[in-house]
Amino acid sequence: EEDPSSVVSRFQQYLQINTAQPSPHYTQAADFILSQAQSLSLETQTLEFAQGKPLILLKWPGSNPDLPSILLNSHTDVVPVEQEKWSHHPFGAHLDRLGNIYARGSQDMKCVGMQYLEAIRKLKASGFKPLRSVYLSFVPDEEIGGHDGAEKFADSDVFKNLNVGIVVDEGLASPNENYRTFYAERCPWWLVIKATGQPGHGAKLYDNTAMENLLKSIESVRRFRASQFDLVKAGLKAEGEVVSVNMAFLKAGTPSPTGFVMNLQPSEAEAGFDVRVPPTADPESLERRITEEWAPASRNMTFQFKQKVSVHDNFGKPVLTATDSSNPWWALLEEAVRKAGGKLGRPEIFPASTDARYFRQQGLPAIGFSPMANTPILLHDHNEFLNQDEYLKGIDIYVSIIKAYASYVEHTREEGSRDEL
Ligand SMILES: CSCC[C@H](NC=O)C(=O)O
Ligand SMILES: [Zn+2]
Ligand SMILES: [Zn+2]
Repeated sequence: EEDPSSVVSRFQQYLQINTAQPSPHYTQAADFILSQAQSLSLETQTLEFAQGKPLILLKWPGSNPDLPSILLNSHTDVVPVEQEKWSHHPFGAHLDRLGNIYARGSQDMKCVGMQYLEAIRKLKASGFKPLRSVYLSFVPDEEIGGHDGAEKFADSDVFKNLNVGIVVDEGLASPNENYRTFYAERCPWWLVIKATGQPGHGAKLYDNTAMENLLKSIESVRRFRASQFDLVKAGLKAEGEVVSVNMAFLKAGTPSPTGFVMNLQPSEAEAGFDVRVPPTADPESLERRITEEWAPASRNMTFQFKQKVSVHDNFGKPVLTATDSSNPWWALLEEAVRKAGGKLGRPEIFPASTDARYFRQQGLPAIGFSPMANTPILLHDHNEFLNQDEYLKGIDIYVSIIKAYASYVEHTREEGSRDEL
């Protein structure tokens, strides 16, 4: 058994590479991952779907190359930090007396990328030989939508030739003892609504001003938001099962050297909303709500989507991964986690977005999972940290998952028919 401090120190090295958007040090991260891969004798490939944004693809070849392969995905970029609000340097990877490792990316999701590699290190040391090929992808730009990373990768011929059967990607930390798993995610609809109206003197009361028109919409949005939030508060729905709406910006007024002109009612006003739609929701009814209540032309309003991810995949099905017996990978993962001593909660819909959607869009099953139990959810927050014991435990969880996945042989049904994966 290797000294755990060397395992933790490799995690710290990865965390110390500043890959924060909007100018991630991708080359440094790529060099680090490639050096890890070399020490593990994995096959390596560097793909560049966009200049300066390397995607590192590693392969542990299986003994039966005809079987669908396993893809373990992680993103190399992290979100920016407000450095002065951190108690430790966000790229210092400081290990405190409690064993907590502080760094941006410690939860989201450099932990997972390194845990995959460490799990393979352990499996190799134990003499394990995979039947199916195991691929690891380290992708850029997830935090800004993945368009130059996972999206192009999932669309590529390189990807098709990998013959992937199952994708594992990120999940969320769990404040209790149960790990969380995700079978789907909400679709981002980034909505901008714009009102126009009569300009005029700030002292006059009259109808159809841009501000009034916009405020009526905002009131309607807020009522809807409250109705959805109430379902969560009452325990009737999980966070990922309702539509969330949050205002991202408000833009109106006539600028002046000292701020805004105060006695002029502007002729235009705009608001932006981050809307998240569960794949199980009815998109038409939400679209109707937008055209009839949030941005009705009758109130001089228009709207535009800055981003609108479809709730359907390339085959017209809701973008979600089956958690029943039709998907053997799900039960395999659950069993593997339990065998390694982990407990699992009920599968959930991821409230935000991950790269997993690009793989699900191709019709592939993808499971979101980041093995962090008893851990506060600190992704995108100040003082993001992960405890070293939790990190080390997670490696053993992946040892168990990779072993189960890489040796999985589809069982022959009693009728004698073979299930297509
Ligand atoms: C829609 S692309 C943005 C992706 C981002 N992912 C993680 O936070 C998110 O806001 O969910
Ligand atoms: Zn992430
Ligand atoms: Zn993130």
